[in-house]
Parts: sequence; structure tokens; C-alpha cells
Amino acid sequence: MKKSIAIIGSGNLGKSIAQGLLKNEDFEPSQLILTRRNPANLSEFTSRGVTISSDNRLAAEKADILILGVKPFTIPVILDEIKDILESKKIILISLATGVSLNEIAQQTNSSQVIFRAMPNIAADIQESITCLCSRNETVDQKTEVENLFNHIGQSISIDESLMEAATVLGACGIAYVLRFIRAMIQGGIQIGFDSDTASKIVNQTVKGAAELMIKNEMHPEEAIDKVTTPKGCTIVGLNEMEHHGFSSSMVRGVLASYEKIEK
Ligand SMILES: NC(=O)C1=CN([C@@H]2O[C@H](COP(=O)(O)OP(=O)(O)OC[C@H]3O[C@@H](n4cnc5c(N)ncnc54)[C@H](O)[C@@H]3O)[C@@H](O)[C@H]2O)C=CC1
Ligand SMILES: O=C(O)[C@@H]1CCC=N1
Repeated sequence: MKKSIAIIGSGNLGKSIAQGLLKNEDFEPSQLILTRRNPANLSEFTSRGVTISSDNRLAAEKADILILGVKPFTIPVILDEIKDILESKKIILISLATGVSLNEIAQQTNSSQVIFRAMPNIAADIQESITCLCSRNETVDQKTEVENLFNHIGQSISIDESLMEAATVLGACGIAYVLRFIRAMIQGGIQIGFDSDTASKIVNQTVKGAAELMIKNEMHPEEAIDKVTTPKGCTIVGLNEMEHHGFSSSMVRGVLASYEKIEK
């Protein structure tokens, strides 16, 4: 029988994960239960056969795998609400919450509770997330099961928990950094003559092509940049101008600022 997956707190990230899972042909909508305080905001899923509710206990009772998609400060509230259900049945608990450790979750559950932390990003929606995972009390089969789940919405890697905050910055915040880069490039494109739609089309495919080139050819960016920068050409002039204005430095400082915010 196929496993039931519940997402308690289906907001921006939870909905992206739900959309991504539903895009798999072998995933049945009846496997999925989504909750949030106002389930009317999940109406897009109702017609697809997904169970929608505001009842977190019902979701926990039905689930084999329970994903907590609420904000970090709501995690204790939810764990308190479903504690007895976690004790009464075998359930894999997965927290998406930033900065909430496995230990902190374990302190509010049974000491043998299987707990994963997962850090995906909103590209889960189109099955292109990178999800970093860490866990405690899991069996080899359970680890494989959770990795497979997140492989259905992109790629997953298992990391040491001490790197989970860094993973949040690079993978989850990272998509926003890249989108801001895309927006800036589109703004430049409009200034040099393109309408917004055409500039977006060119920039989006250029960014996709750059990423695919790195992934498929397993290259370092600078190796490919060398192929573009004709000596005395226009690319190096543009790149150097960006560096004079602190492009790489501002990216590194932004990454550090996000990281320090989580660590506080
Ligand atoms: N948004 C993102 O790209 C990422 C978010 N995260 C983490 O994922 C979690 C969710 O983030 P978002 O989706 O952005 O937040 P969000 O605010 O969009 O979603 C949280 C949802 O939980 C619901 N909720 C609140 N209290 C509830 C309760 N008692 N019962 C049921 N539902 C309840 C809210 O109505 C809301 O829909 C956070 O812990 C965040 O740190 C992690 C990686 C990326
Ligand atoms: O900005 C945030 O706090 C959350 C965590 C990672 C992405 N969004």
C-alpha cells in the first residue's frame, strides 16, 4: 500500500512540496493530506483529490510520514498538539523549520521518535529542489524512504546536522538570491533596449543554460567564464565593472548575513 504523507502548515514551502509530489505519475492525490489554519487557502488542491483540513490531529492520525511546514516558533505548539499520536503509532516526522535542531524536537517527543530535518526550496514545485537532510533514530530503510520522497521533488543529499543552517542559506535562501540576480539582469536588459518579456526570456534561459552547463559538465564557473571573456572584449569589461561595485563581495556578505541571522 502507498504511504500517506501529511503536511501540517501548508504555506509557501508546504504547497510547493505538494505541487511537486503531485507531478509524479506514481503519486496518488489520495496519499496527500494538507493542513493550515485557513484551509480555504488550499482550495487549488481540493478538486485534485487531496485531503484538505485544519485538523492537525486528523492529519497525524492518517499519516505514515508527517511533514511540519509551520514557522519555527509554531513547532512546539504542533508537537504538543500531536504528542500522544506520535507515541501511539510509528510515524516518520520531518521538520522543515529553520534553526530548530533534532534535539529540540526530540525533547518534545518520545526519545525513540524517528526525526528528520529537511531543507528544500520552493523549486520543489517543479521538481527541481535541492533538499539537504539530517536525521536521528532512523533505520537504513527509513533514510532511503525519505531520500526517495525528496528525490521526487528534485535532488536530496544527506549532510551533518551542523551544516543544516548553512544548507538553509545556500539552498533555501539561495533561490531568492538567484532570483534577485535575474531581476537585476532583466532591468539591465530593458535599459539596453529589450521589452520586459523578451529580456526575461533571454535572461531566464541564459541562467538555466549556465546552471545546466555546470551540472552536466561538472565544471567550475571560472573555467566556463574563461571561454566567454574574449581578451579586450566586452564581457571582461562588464565583469570587472561589476566587481568594482562589489558584486562577489556583496554576494558573500549577503550569504554571511543570512547565516548570522539564523545562528542568532
Ligand atoms: N519559504 C521557504 O522557501 C522555506 C521555508 N523553510 C521553513 O519552512 C517553514 C515554512 O515556511 P513558509 O512556507 O515560508 O511559511 P508560511 O507562513 O508560508 O507557511 C506556514 C503555514 O503554517 C500555517 N500554520 C500556522 N499555524 C498553524 C497551525 N497551528 N496548524 C496548521 N497550520 C498552521 C500557516 O497558516 C501557514 O500557511 C518555516 O519553518 C521555514 O523556516 C525552509 C526552507 C525554505
Ligand atoms: O527566510 C526564511 O527565514 C526562510 C528560511 C529559508 C527560506 N525562507
